[in-house]
Amino acid sequence: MNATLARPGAPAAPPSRPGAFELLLANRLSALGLVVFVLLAGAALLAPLLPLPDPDATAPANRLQPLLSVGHLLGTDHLGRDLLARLLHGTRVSLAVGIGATLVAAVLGTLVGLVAGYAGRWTDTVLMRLVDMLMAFPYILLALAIVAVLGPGLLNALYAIAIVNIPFFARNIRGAVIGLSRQPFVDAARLSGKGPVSVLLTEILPGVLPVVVVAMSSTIGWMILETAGLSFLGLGAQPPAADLGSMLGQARAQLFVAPHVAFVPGLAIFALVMSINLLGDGVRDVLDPRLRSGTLVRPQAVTEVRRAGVPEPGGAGAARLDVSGLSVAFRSGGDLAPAVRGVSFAIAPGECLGLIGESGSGKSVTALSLAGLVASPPAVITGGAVRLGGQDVLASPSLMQALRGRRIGYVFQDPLTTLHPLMSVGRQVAEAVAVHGAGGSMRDRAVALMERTGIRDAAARFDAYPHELSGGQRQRVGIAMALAGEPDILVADEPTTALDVTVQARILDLLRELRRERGLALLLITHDFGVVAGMCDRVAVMRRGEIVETGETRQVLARPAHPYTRRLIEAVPRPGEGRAFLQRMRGLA
Ligand SMILES: Nc1ncnc2c1ncn2[C@@H]1O[C@H](COP(=O)(O)OP(=O)(O)OP(=O)(O)O)[C@@H](O)[C@H]1O
Repeated sequence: MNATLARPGAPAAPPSRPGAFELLLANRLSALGLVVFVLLAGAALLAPLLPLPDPDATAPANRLQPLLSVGHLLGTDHLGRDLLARLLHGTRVSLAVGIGATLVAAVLGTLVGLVAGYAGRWTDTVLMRLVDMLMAFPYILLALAIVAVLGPGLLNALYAIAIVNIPFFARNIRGAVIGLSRQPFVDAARLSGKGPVSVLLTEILPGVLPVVVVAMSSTIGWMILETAGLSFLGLGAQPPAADLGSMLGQARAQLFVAPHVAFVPGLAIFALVMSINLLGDGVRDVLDPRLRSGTLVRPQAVTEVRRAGVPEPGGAGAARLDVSGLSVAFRSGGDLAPAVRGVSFAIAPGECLGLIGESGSGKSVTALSLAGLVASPPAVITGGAVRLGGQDVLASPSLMQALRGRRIGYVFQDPLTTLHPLMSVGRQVAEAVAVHGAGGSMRDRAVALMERTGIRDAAARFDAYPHELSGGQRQRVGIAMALAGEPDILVADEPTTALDVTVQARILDLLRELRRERGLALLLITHDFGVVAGMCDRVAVMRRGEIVETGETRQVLARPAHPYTRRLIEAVPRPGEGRAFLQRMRGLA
């Protein structure tokens, strides 16, 4: 690993993002695909300019010359035609037909998918049933039937291959369109007065284009193969013209006397299709922004730890959780951009520590790093220690994994995004109970937990799905799941931000009760000074990845020592302030 880490304490410089071509080359198989494809396609394109014999000129006296013969590097076929010349000219034809068929199928399939997905109802039903009928035929039979109607020839083979592949594009695009057309930005475009065609072209098409490109990149190789198949059967390229499939077909008769005549086009088809497929995989990956930071490359179950040493404990003897010098960075290309720098704090049993700071200051990354929950790549814990009862949890990935849920429970901001939409909430709580190996009936334990978190009629609500519950009820389910492993520490990341004030008050009451009852240590992340004042014994203020001030809540709120804390407190509007607040904000900006 040759990633460079920005100097500690320096402002987080925006990491340099690798370009698309750099990313493509970083994937070794795709780079290999690119090299092979460029060599083959380049040689094929330049074929008319190269000093090669006429690919169609026959010379029966020279028939079936072996490889490396004088004047014929790859030998000759059964009519004495130069195999290298025919191979390069044939590759041109195969490429042209493959790419042409892909384009035709992509345009028509995208059109069908756009209209069916957006219009819905009977238009969707009719179009999709037609597509299903196309798909219900074995593709080669369908292509044969189309060529039989249109007559043999390369252009007709192209049409046949394109038609056979329309369903693939139509189905993919329809799915993407259905997802996009229910997005609020599409509703906003409709409300702004845009007509269906305009919405389709300006709002939806840009969203599905990456899907089309990915589908095309993975189909070209397949189309070349299908074209070769039709030509092999004598339905594509007609003599004397050659494409890779017809060369293979004509070589069948000499397979035992001169195997190289079949081997040469066979190998070319293999190399061409493999190179395009590898390249297509690379293109697909490059189009996914998460791959730019390596998110989808070998994801790890816990955050990667690469620290030079382990700092001494913070000295808070009775601490349940002791974090010292925690630093976390995000990998981007060859750089590591720091997000959390040297953060230290401790929480005693039954204590509540509030972590406060502006958006992007590093609160969530700090909280998630405690149990190694930030995804690697791109995250790396670059320093520090997280001690639970004196044991450094960053010491091993298995330790981090084992402590999740059992010692540290998490409650997230929006349970709708963290609960499984297709599983009943009761089952999800029961699964959390089962993971932590509690005895007895899972259902009873889950219902008891749901009751404890204040879900009324918990037994009846067991089979409800997340979308059938209110925001407050969902958050209670989230808390029930977090409590399933009976953790000592609960990390609540803005647990009430998505809720209205009355529900917010009830959820905060519940957290207070749980602290009292179980002696839970609570790390509460929030933007809200009111919540901090009402809940937390101590508060730590974060700014640009560092804790700039920490202390007793009352003291920090009444007499903030750091100018940033003062500014944060001043940024809280007070009832009746009106314009004075806006003017103060302008002064702070
Ligand atoms: N996956 C990621 N890749 C790169 N950078 C990231 C990633 N996740 C977070 N960051 C960066 O880490 C920094 C801290 O983010 P974090 O989510 O901890 O902020 P926060 O204080 O919790 O903000 P908010 O209150 O808005 O949730 C930000 O600069 C953010 O851009």
